Amino acid sequence: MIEMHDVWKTYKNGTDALRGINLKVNSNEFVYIVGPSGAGKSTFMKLIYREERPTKGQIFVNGFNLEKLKPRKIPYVRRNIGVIFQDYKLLPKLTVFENVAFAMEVIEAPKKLIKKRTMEVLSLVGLAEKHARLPQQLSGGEQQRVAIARAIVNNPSVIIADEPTGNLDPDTTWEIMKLMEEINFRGATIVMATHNKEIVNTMRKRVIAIEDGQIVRDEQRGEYGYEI
Ligand SMILES: Nc1ncnc2c1ncn2[C@@H]1O[C@H](COP(=O)(O)OP(=O)(O)OP(=O)(O)O)[C@@H](O)[C@H]1O
Repeated sequence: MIEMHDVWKTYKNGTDALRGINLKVNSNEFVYIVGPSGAGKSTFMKLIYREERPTKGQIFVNGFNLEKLKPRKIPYVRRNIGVIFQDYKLLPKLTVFENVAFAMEVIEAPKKLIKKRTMEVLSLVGLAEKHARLPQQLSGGEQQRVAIARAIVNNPSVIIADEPTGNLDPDTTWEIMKLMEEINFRGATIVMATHNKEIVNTMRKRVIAIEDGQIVRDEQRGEYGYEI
């Protein structure tokens, strides 16, 4: 569950990236965030995983008020949010297995569990056989599947995906979207920013459009709504 109450974000240079965002995303929803370049989508996502802090307003994730979080609760809340980026952000010197396992090591999961769970999620994304490769030895779609495995390995309830298919060809894009749908089906809430009209208009979900830092549209089974 994600809630925002009158959330504003002004960057240090004076840019008003978000201007009074109010919304509620329920558990297990799948939401697309659409809007023109520079509208505030990435800023909106960064506030949810606490990469940026709001200038004003309250943000709740799974009932925790991110602005009033006790320091000892921060790792717990972070672990419950998996993040996926357009450029994968894998560690180039670590193998596929190590990239995914690393996310469990930082939360000090038991070694045995790390091995079992890492291979489990690599199987889910279809990469168990390639666990010993380095990221550069994989295609873009495979690298994104590793990033997805890393995002879900700690079983987060929320997945934030910022243009996860932005660098991929159409076939690979659909593979990644099937995977996102599967993860949603298994119980995670998904918030995904995208410029991909075809995905949004084919895999119908809730669509929230942001323009100039404000929500201008919020529709169940909505459409992309922009010409590209
Ligand atoms: N760190 C920053 N410092 C200053 N301004 C920023 C920063 N990050 C983003 N902005 C500005 O905030 C506004 C919103 O940017 P944001 O990246 O959230 O947009 P976006 O909708 O994700 O765009 P895109 O679709 O191009 O990724 C833009 O005007 C951008 O230039």
